[in-house]
Amino acid sequence: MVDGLLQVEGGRPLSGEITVRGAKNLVPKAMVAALLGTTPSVLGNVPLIRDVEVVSGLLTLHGVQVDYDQTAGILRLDPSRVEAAHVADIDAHAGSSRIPILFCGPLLHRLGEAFIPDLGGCRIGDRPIDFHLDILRSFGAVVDKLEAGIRLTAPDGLRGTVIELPYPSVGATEQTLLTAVRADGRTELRGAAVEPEIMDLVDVLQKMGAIISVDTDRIIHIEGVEELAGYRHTALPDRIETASWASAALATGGDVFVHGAHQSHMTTFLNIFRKVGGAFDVRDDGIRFYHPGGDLRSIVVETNVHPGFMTDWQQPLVVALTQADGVSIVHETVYENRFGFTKALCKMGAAIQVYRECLGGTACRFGQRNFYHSAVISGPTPLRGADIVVPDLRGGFSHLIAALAAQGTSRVEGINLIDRGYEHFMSKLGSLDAKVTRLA
Ligand SMILES: CC(=O)N[C@H]1[C@@H](OP(=O)(O)OP(=O)(O)OC[C@H]2O[C@@H](n3ccc(=O)[nH]c3=O)[C@H](O)[C@@H]2O)O[C@H](CO)[C@@H](O)[C@@H]1O
Ligand SMILES: C=C(OP(=O)(O)O)C(=O)O
Repeated sequence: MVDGLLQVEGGRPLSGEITVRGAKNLVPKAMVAALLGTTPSVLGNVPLIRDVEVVSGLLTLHGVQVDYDQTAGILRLDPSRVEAAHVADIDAHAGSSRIPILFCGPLLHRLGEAFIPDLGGCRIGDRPIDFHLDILRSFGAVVDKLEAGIRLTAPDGLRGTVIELPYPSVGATEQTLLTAVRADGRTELRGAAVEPEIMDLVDVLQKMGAIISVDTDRIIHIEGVEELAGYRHTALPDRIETASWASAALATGGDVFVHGAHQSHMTTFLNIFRKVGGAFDVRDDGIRFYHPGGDLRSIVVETNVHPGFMTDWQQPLVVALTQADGVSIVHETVYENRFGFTKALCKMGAAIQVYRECLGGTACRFGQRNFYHSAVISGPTPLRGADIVVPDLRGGFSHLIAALAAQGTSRVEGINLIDRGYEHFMSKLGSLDAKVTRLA
């Protein structure tokens, strides 16, 4: 059995207020950046999620003193003892998150070597690390692939370089930034990802003393510097969690105010939310998302890199689309295998077919490669409670939404996977008037 079993009495609108704190896709990376400083860093708006715990564990192993005030959301990271640390048990962190790969540059700069255990993260495709390794080699690192991970050294130090990414990968862009800021000389990165979380990481690094310019057309220039200091920063809010609660409000016919949500990071989501028939009010302290009554409308949407519709927004929205009138199409162009979660929705009464073809307009890199990466959702179909198993983080949250929207009782197994990206989701569900009971 996968950890965590939840019983959900569905068919009730989610209604009330919750707070969203810092982004899962920024906070752990800002924590890694602290390794580059000679003085302590302080990060605010830090949520209590598993990826923060995993990275805290890894940093502690590397000699960083980590103090986390969970209630205030303040994390203090003191890297002054990294050189003296004796690293053991790093394998214990294998398979828990994707963040360890981002330790490469900072550890090479500080220690001249790094060992990175096998990565975790959601299984939504192959998730290769070829871009990361090519980037590190281009800076001058020597990479040895071992059975339990990779070992890196930099016998001649790390030197600025020119990198052209074959695809605007978020992680590869962050790898470049975290390595280039202290490399010798200038680095030019072409084809960079420009997600808001990356821009927030650029802000963090600039506060530390880095020289980074983000130019038009996905080009980033970095001038390496000799030394970086610690930073003080408040993490940007989690736009994926925000969109997830928004979709939950829509799918259940509810009304949820998300404190802390920012409009500017969510423009594309808000446009789609409105087209589907959802309503929202933007306030200085957050965004209210609600179902205004009437029928939801079907839609054609394609996931893409920023500023496109984010791939991590897709799964919760699909649940709302099962309640929309007509045929919706979702074309997933970022990951090749991200519709596994739809099987459970079909078991609950949804009518969703997945296709290998690129449906919805544009051809993507998966079109000729036999991946089921387009979904056709016919609605509206009533959902009924069922016993379902969470496959991954976002798919898992979409299962939870489906159980909340469905008539009857569902048992959702494996909900601990959801802790990786949704802070206090059980108590948030309670404050939104959901009837959920943890059975194990
Ligand atoms: C911790 C974190 O921030 N995770 C996010 C990050 O993942 P992550 O940084 O892993 O995602 P990438 O942007 O790197 O991946 C995008 C695509 O590039 C491919 N690729 C990537 C690296 C590589 O070396 N080779 C390669 O082929 C991937 O398989 C995928 O098809 O961005 C994704 C896209 O917004 C989000 O869904 C994830 O939530
Ligand atoms: C795919 C995701 O995360 P990760 O890259 O950490 O697996 C996600 O947050 O949905």
